[in-house]
Amino acid sequence: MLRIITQRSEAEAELKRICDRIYDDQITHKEATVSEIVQTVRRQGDKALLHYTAEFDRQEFDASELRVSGSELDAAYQQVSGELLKAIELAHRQVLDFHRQRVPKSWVQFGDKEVVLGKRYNPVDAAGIYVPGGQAAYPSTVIMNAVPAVVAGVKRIAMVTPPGKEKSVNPAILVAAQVAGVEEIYRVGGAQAIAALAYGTETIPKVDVISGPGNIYVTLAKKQVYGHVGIDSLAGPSEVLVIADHTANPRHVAADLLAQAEHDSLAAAILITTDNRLASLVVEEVNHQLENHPRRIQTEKSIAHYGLVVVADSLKEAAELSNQFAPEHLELEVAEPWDMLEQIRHAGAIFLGHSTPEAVGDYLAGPNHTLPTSGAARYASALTAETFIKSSSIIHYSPAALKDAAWAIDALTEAEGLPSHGDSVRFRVEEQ
Ligand SMILES: NC(=O)c1ccc[n+]([C@@H]2O[C@H](COP(=O)([O-])OP(=O)(O)OC[C@H]3O[C@@H](n4cnc5c(N)ncnc54)[C@H](O)[C@@H]3O)[C@@H](O)[C@H]2O)c1
Ligand SMILES: N[C@H](CO)Cc1c[nH]c[nH+]1
Repeated sequence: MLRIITQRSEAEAELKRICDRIYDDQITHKEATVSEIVQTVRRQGDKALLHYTAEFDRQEFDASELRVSGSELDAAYQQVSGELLKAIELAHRQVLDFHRQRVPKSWVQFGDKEVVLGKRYNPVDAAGIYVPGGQAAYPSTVIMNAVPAVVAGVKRIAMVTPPGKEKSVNPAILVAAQVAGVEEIYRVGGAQAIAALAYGTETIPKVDVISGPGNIYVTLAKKQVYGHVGIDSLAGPSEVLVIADHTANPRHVAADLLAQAEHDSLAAAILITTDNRLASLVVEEVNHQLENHPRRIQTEKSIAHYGLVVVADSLKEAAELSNQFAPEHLELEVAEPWDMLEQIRHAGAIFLGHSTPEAVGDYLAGPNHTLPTSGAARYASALTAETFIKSSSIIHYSPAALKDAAWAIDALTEAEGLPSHGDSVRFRVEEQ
């Protein structure tokens, strides 16, 4: 049952509890489980992958079957409808167009005395993309993760996703991968898949950056392997925060809340409204829409533990509460959403107006749906091509420029007590 809160202090405490939900006491024991999985895969490679896949995904096979074969990839096209293929292709085109807009380009600037400074950008050699598959299949996530890596120019892209019944991988996932240009696919999921990508196994070569959303096990594993590899962000259990005024439609708002709650029992769905009547109507609608919901049990759990309706005194207060929460998705279902945008400082993606349900962004608007969760939007952003690109600084000094700089470097090396640094400049200048 969705609770309604009207006191600001109580609302702040509840929002903090929901934001921190993946770090609470009941969850932290999962960190130990994940650490054991990650370290075992690091030591034992494929053997551990097969063991954990049997334990958590109930699928038994041998290492030669880990990689999805060419014939399975071909067969997948026969198993998806023409309409679904067209939808995948449309999503791919739009996501590609969006991600091509902002790819960093190498640059240099020329200063006095032939000083040249700049940045040179290169993609990583290998990217690993995680596509969730435990409670739902996510062809959209294939596109959202493969496209930025392709746009960045990454040569090797390896995809992992949990096996379903009879070791199969959902054909829509396999088709989406091929449309996006990925053919190195392994049927393994969870923390074990993240460890395989981070450290490499006999079958799965190591990558440099891992991207992609996942459940609590996947998210904690990404946190643990960070440093050995780069990661996109902690894109864990989904969340939506809707700010709505009297102009919002309760049926639409309820569907938007359930659209996140249905992902996972750890998903969060929050409404902050200035309208008491809307608050009650949304609670009624949520109950109504849950009645025949095919994923009712887990969706109800999410709503009961991490669902909330807050009645705020003003849209200003609603924006302040939202900024404290820093949601993955923020919907502005208000009369003047563009005016309100000014007040929003922390959110992974912002959806403006009554005709922009968050599902538009999940599937095909163009911006990435792999977004920071659990407050990470305070410092992190959506996945982009830049996730797979790093830069090298470029510095060139002429003899004359070095001579000019020598006194300052000398003073700084002396202050730091590092004489060889000073010598490396002084010797050159003395020899000019
Ligand atoms: N933030 C984002 O951008 C974003 C986008 C899409 C989906 N999501 C989230 O991704 C998640 C998808 O979760 P999912 O479960 O469907 O798929 P998943 O692929 O993330 O997780 C399934 C894997 O979890 C492992 N697992 C399950 N139970 C385990 C246990 N008891 N111990 C150890 N490992 C275990 C299994 O190996 C299984 O393969 C949801 O939380 C959803 O909200 C987030
Ligand atoms: N809402 C998810 C991001 O948290 C993305 C998604 C994929 N499919 C449906 N939804």
